Amino acid sequence: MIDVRELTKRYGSTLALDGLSFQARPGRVTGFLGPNGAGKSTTLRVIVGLHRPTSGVALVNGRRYADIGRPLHEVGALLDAGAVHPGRTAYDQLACLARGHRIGSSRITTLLEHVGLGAVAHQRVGGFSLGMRQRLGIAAALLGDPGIVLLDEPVNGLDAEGIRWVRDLMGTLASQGRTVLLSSHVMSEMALIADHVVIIGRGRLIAETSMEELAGRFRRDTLVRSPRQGELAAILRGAGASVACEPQGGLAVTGADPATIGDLAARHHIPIHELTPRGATLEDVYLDMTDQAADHRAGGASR
Ligand SMILES: Nc1ncnc2c1ncn2[C@@H]1O[C@H](COP(=O)(O)OP(=O)(O)OP(=O)(O)O)[C@@H](O)[C@H]1O
Repeated sequence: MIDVRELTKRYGSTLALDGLSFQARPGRVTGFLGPNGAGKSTTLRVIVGLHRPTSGVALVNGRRYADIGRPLHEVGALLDAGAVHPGRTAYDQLACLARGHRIGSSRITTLLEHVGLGAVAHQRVGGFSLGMRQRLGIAAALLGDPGIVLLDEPVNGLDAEGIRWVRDLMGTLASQGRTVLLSSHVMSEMALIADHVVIIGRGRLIAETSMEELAGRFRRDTLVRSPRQGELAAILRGAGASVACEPQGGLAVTGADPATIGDLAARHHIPIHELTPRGATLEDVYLDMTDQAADHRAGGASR
């Protein structure tokens, strides 16, 4: 469990975090979203004790990171996939991190296989692509078999297959009861991977919710097609829904959810040929939310 409480961080005159609070719970993949400069990396760095907050606190399983006895075994983090020694092999990179933590060479070999780098374990990291470095960074984060995993932009540089791999791996980690927090500035990536989402803008919380709730919150209407459209429209209106005819055929229904529409039609033996909930895409919703945060700041919030 990660518990961020009223976190504020100033870098000189820059207010990077402004009273940010949220939680990431075990058994879930939580996406941590915000546009560039929103404060995601700063938050992750405060959580793992690399940056000191100006005020507020970030707790990991109820304690500050600095107070954890064996941090590698409790919290695994990928903060900068580029931060590797180019002359080292992938194996040596992990072996250096493992030194002094009672992590054996078989664990390193297994992990490298697990992240798809088994065949290049003894090649120098300098020749690795960004995607390979991301995989190595994820292996490093998992080295101590931690219950909490924090990854900053883990799918950056990965192709569609790589993103699917991250989604499956994170889903497995969460199903094992771990807390998984992944940052990204791209909603479409997180929509595939995360089941919960924390959205920030300008260092402030914009939304903390499930992906499903977020999508549902912005549902616009339901498109209904039926060969007995006129009858169905009258029944829906009678049940209190608003119904409009679509230019391309079909009915646009608001004020009744798809299940209610389907049930009413069934009760009157009216066949339904299409029932499609429509809304803004998650990407539209996200851009709209974060734009509003930017506007708010431009309107004079302290910086
Ligand atoms: N070490 C630092 N010194 C000064 N300013 C900083 C420092 N680190 C971050 N900032 C500033 O704090 C704000 C938040 O940056 P941060 O890197 O946390 O955002 P982010 O959401 O991770 O963005 P990105 O997606 O671009 O990495 C930005 O205005 C950034 O310029």
